[in-house]
Amino acid sequence: MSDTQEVSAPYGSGAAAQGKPAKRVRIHHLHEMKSRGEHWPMLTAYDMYTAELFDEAGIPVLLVGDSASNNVYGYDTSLPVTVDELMPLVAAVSRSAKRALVVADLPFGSYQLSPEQALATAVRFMKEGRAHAVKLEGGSAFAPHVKAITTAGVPVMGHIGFTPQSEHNLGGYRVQGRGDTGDQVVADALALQEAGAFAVVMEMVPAEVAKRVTHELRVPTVGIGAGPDCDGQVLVWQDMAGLRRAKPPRFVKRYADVASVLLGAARDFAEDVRSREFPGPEHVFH
Ligand SMILES: Nc1nc(=O)c2c([nH]1)NC[C@@H]1CN(c3ccc(C(=O)N[C@@H](CCC(=O)O)C(=O)O)cc3)CN21
Ligand SMILES: CC(C)C(=O)C(=O)O
Ligand SMILES: [Mg+2]
Repeated sequence: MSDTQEVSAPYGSGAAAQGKPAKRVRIHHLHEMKSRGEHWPMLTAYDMYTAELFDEAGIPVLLVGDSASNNVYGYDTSLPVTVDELMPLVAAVSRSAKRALVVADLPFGSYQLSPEQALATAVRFMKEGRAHAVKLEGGSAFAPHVKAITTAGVPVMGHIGFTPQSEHNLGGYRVQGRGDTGDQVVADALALQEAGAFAVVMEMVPAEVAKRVTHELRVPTVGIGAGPDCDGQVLVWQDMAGLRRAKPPRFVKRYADVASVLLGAARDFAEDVRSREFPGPEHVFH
């Protein structure tokens, strides 16, 4: 099998179907896909079954996002979630994904204080959460933080453009890098690459700017609301699968209506219990 087939094969199907253990996706695979012009998907995951399913579907990178804050824990924004709340979710996803690279998102307050704090938090996610990489928000101002982590041997994914942890400083959920500020997005991306980042997420950036960054970087870009030219595309899974019923941001495409399926199942169960249809003879021990 050629190198090309090895990496292009649907993740989790080839090797696993032949009874061989799945081969872990590694950072160099992402870089090879960039050099071949192949685009790749990334999804968030926060628990065992979603990690197993997305792994089987061939998603090469799973992000345990700080978006767990408003998609798992019931907070209204990304800001309140803590390292201690995210750690068990990272550990669950890492135990469950056989093939995907698992990236732990560093939450607000867990890395901004200093490069030393950033490294200490990254080490916790690697040791206790068994993540394969970490992600943090911020441009050139956070290059020293990225550098400290990568120097210690921990891969870092950057995140620029609209960075939700800074929503109050950015004036809300707004596109970043329009007009003159486009050059700043490019400079931030280059600074992160120079500091050792293995990939850079761009969130809500004009497609033209994201395309420029993607061409200027050696490392892959991952877009969310950043147009079609990024090397990868990421979505929050509850948006992608329609579990979250609120009107999604414009950059979301809904591939299923999981909310309706679950609502229907719960209603059917409730009705069966009330009508004594459930449990039936086949569910009963004697
Ligand atoms: N479920 C979910 N999906 C996400 O994409 C997501 C999270 N949660 N939590 C963390 C951050 C927050 N993000 C967000 C949240 C809201 C908008 C939003 O409301 N966007 C509007 C307005 C854009 C504008 O005003 O220009 C949109 O229509 O895109 C965008 C990104 C992205 N992340
Ligand atoms: C939307 C992605 C990039 C993210 O940072 C998250 O889910 O927390
Ligand atoms: Mg995040």
